[in-house]
Amino acid sequence: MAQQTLSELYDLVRSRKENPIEGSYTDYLFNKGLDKILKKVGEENTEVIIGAKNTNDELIFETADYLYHLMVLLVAKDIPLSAIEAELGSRLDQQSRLHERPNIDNL
Ligand SMILES: N=c1c2ncn([C@@H]3O[C@H](COP(=O)(O)OP(=O)(O)OP(=O)(O)O)[C@@H](O)[C@H]3O)c2ncn1[C@@H]1O[C@H](COP(=O)(O)O)[C@@H](O)[C@H]1O
Repeated sequence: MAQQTLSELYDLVRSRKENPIEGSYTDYLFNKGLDKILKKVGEENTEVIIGAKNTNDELIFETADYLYHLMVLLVAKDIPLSAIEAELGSRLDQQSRLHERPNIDNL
């Protein structure tokens, strides 16, 4: 079965914005505009919560929908996925510093 990373999905969504394809749902969302994209992000977010209350399969399905719509939002706002990765990375750095033990040899 094919696998698609978030980065590959993001790139494909961005390519739809740059080279629209007739009949593409992503293209339809970009044409509808930011408010429509935000509405979908809100709806899909709620569906993740409902899915989590039901089955893991439903949670996986709804999470994929939600992440897809988040990628559309990031592309619509011209935010590269690397900006999110950098933000996550800075939190990782912060956490690592918090949990760093002082080296007693240097005391
Ligand atoms: N990952 C997705 C993806 N997840 C969900 N969806 C679409 O999101 C829609 C969500 O369904 P809903 O019932 O909530 O919405 P709807 O009633 O169809 O539409 P609205 O009127 O509410 O906008 C469905 O039409 C799904 O096909 C997606 N559409 C595209 N992708 C990926 O996006 C990339 C580009 O695909 P195209 O958009 O087909 O070019 C490819 O990698 C696709 O796999």
